Amino acid sequence: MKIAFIGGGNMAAALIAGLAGKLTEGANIHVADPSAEALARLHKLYGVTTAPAADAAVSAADVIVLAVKPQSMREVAAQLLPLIDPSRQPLVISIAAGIRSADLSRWLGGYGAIVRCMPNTPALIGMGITGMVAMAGVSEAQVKAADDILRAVGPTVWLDDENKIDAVTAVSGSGPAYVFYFLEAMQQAAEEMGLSAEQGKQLALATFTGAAQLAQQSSEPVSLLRERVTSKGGTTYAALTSMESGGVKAAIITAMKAAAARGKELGEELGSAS
Ligand SMILES: NC(=O)C1=CN([C@@H]2O[C@H](COP(=O)(O)OP(=O)(O)OC[C@H]3O[C@@H](n4cnc5c(N)ncnc54)[C@H](O)[C@@H]3O)[C@@H](O)[C@H]2O)C=CC1
Ligand SMILES: O=C(O)[C@@H]1CCC=N1
Repeated sequence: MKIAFIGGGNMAAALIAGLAGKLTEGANIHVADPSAEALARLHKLYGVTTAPAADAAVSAADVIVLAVKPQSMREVAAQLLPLIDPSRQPLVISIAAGIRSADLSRWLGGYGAIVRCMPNTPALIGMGITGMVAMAGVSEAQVKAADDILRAVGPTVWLDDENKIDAVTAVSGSGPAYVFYFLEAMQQAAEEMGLSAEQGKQLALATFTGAAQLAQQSSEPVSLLRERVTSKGGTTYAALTSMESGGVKAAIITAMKAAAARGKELGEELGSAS
């Protein structure tokens, strides 16, 4: 399978890390990006072929992954339009937040073989998760190809309705940043209470990984796992009471809804003009 990436930034690098040498050889992956630095790094790490802009190698690809910022998608679609041979029907995978398949299809002259995905950066270590949805014009073989590509970096969750992808973006697409934010806070608190930076990092990270694994392996709801840590009148109780009175849970829910709303707004902003 020949895969071309348009955009070789953070998320493309994470996907290529999972794909190269597993699903396909690095040499079967082509990356177009104006950044010479990004291209040199990807070539050195994975042996991908590169070009500063979409070219004939993109035309020859079976799958074209659009991994540029949402604001660049329309311009990239215009660059891509003359390079897509409709008789070959390459699969187009978009990972851009917000951009609706119908708008991308229109920018690509009514092209129908489009799968819209929302991966996340833990893909870099094969621990990503991706929400995805296929347009009606995508063949069964292409659905499988898209699934194979994204599953190279973690599980996939197929959606029955494209509107739900904004919720996926808010949960797992942006989610790693919330985890890092929580870790930053835990590490800062550890240092303020006298632990070294290294100790704080080690303790916070192992706690996060251990708790996530426990929740993953347990058949019980996370609320019950939380209660088991929380002795009445004990230390955890003191912390959670402080979090509740500080509105932490409500703030997280509000924040995630803001992420989903921004995804929807991006789609409307960037897709509304014809
Ligand atoms: N970073 C993340 O955690 C996630 C990002 N996404 C989506 O992935 C897309 C890319 O995001 P990042 O990788 O974070 O951004 P990034 O800024 O790291 O990468 C974008 C790349 O596109 C290149 N580019 C710009 N114009 C181009 C053109 N005309 N042709 C070819 N390449 C061009 C840039 O030089 C840059 O290397 C976005 O649409 C974002 O919504 C989706 C899921 C998670
Ligand atoms: O922040 C963003 O817009 C992108 C989409 C999900 C993660 N990063």
